[in-house]
Amino acid sequence: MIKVGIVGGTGYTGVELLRILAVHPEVTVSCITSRSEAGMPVADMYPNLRGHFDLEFSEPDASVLKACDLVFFATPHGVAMRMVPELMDAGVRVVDLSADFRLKDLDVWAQWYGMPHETPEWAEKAVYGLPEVVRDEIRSAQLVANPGCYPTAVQLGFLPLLEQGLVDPSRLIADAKSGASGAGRQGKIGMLHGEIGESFKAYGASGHRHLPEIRQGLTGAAGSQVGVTFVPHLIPMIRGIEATLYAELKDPSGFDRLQALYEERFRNEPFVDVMPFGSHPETRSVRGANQCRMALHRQEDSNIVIVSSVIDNLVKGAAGQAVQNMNIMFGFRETMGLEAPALLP
Ligand SMILES: NC(=O)C1=CN([C@@H]2O[C@H](COP(=O)(O)OP(=O)(O)OC[C@H]3O[C@@H](n4cnc5c(N)ncnc54)[C@H](OP(=O)(O)O)[C@@H]3O)[C@@H](O)[C@H]2O)C=CC1
Ligand SMILES: CC(=O)N[C@@H](CCC(=O)OP(=O)(O)O)C(=O)O
Repeated sequence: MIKVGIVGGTGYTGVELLRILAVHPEVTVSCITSRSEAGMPVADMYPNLRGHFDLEFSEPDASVLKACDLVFFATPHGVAMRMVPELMDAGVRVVDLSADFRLKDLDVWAQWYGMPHETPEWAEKAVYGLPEVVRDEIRSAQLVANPGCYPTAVQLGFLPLLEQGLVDPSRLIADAKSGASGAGRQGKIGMLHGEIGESFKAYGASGHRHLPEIRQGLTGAAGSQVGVTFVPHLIPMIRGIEATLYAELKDPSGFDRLQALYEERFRNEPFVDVMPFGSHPETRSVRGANQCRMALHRQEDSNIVIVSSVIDNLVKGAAGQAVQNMNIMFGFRETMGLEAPALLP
């Protein structure tokens, strides 16, 4: 049994962590922070957790967090980077759901996140926790940077093509759509039902902060600099991301082997499902599940590979992947607490 703390327990990813950890047999949650709701019983704010947690939200307090074996940060960017050094010195392990430790180039980080990075030494040591790529490094990591939601869906979908050098790496396209929970729980007019319902729009087309993260991951997979166009869209649903990915095959005669390549690449991955060629994975098939489902397509006489990749942004795109990382770090079965299939309808 390990003792776990959550900093930022009132946000969407924080409560998703609680939902998953409520039934995790190896975890006791000993501390859940919120500055605005300190003193409120967790189950009063989230009745779905009644009977599971007899805890109140508390102010973030390093002396309490230092008594944990692992702390999850489910906070806005810029918070974890300031609190992590003290926890690292105390030997606590951390999974950070924010972007503070995801990018290795800290000039790029500062450019996208609008502040200088304050703990470059930990940014360098952090492991970018996409288990399907760096499982062995995660096992021994003290600090894991949990990947972003869009970057998870996009990287998993492109990985086999880039690792095998089958496509032109300079002309990748990721056309991604997300539900509104991706923007978090803090009130914003643009996220009101009346604003996003019955509507659908692209945003960040000239550049989104996930672009450098996607570029970093895909460059690692390809072994050389990639060129990627990434455009996110906001769709009127709550959970889910669908990323439609496009890449140009260098040798179109290789098309027939791609399905087998994808199936083989993810054969031993418990949380990646390669569907039959030509399928259309739906976000509802992963809603609430720590799962990425994907399928390959080809249009007639085209040498463009199309991959459709879906995840739940709050689960494989955030809290579920964070628990998957925790399981790997502590030597628990990787699927522990994460076995539940998606909610339908
Ligand atoms: N939503 C999503 O789909 C995904 C989110 N993420 C990332 O995960 C992180 C959390 O996201 P999400 O749950 O959506 O965010 P929310 O805005 O819903 O919640 C943020 C939480 O952090 C706490 N918090 C805010 N400021 C501070 C601070 N200075 N110190 C300590 N606690 C603070 C808030 O509580 P209080 O203010 O009361 O302390 C709240 O509990 C973000 O970095 C986000 O980018 C990553 C992948 C997907
Ligand atoms: C729909 C929506 O607004 N999505 C968020 C991205 C999700 C997120 O939380 O970003 P991180 O993974 O970097 O933490 C956005 O575009 O800013």
